[in-house]
Amino acid sequence: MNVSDLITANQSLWQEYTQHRFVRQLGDGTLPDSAFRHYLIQDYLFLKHFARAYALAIYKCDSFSAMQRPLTALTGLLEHETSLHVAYCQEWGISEQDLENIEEDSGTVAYTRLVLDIGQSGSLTELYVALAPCALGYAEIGAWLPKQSFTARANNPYIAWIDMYAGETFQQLAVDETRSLDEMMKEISADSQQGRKLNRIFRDATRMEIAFWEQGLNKQ
Ligand SMILES: Cc1ncc(CN)c(N)n1
Repeated sequence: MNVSDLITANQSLWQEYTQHRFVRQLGDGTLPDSAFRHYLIQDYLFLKHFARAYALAIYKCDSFSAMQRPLTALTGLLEHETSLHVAYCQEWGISEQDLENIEEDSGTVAYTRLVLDIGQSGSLTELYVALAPCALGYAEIGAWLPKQSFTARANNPYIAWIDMYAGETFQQLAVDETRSLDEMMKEISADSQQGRKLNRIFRDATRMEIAFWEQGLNKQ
């Protein structure tokens, strides 16, 4: 099996995530300010726990060459996505100090601890599958939004966010992650017990991504 099989098996849920109302409103610039602020702040906490999960993936590797994959993803997350995120928060009047003092919302706790729990109790492949909807979904959103007729570049307060995920660095991280995961799953059959377990994990993480958008919308 491969990444494409996981997406195909969960197609409607995947579409609900990548084409969510929150995403569309980022595209046309109509997302309420309060929803975006809540999302941004919670996403800072999310990224911190995802960095821990990639570090856990390094720990679970048994060779230097295998460690290189999660290390590249972790470096991308720390040096690219998180630093852009902090700069972006500052543009929105949210300081690093504010970010350190926030309370985690329930959707943030649920998603991040689910992934860390899979990482602690499961295999490296299971952890990689739990991490996959994050990078792959946002890369798809970054590629999809600029092509939609409703997406506005002029006077859109969210255009820098879209550009970050549409940009080459993030797109390449998602390509690398797909390649690694395809390699890790190539001997696993989708209808084996292990294949079904991986599908369940992918599905749960995708559901958590939808809940993360909803968490933002609920703060309007
Ligand atoms: C909730 C969430 N999911 C995914 C991503 C993209 N790394 C993110 N920043 N935040």
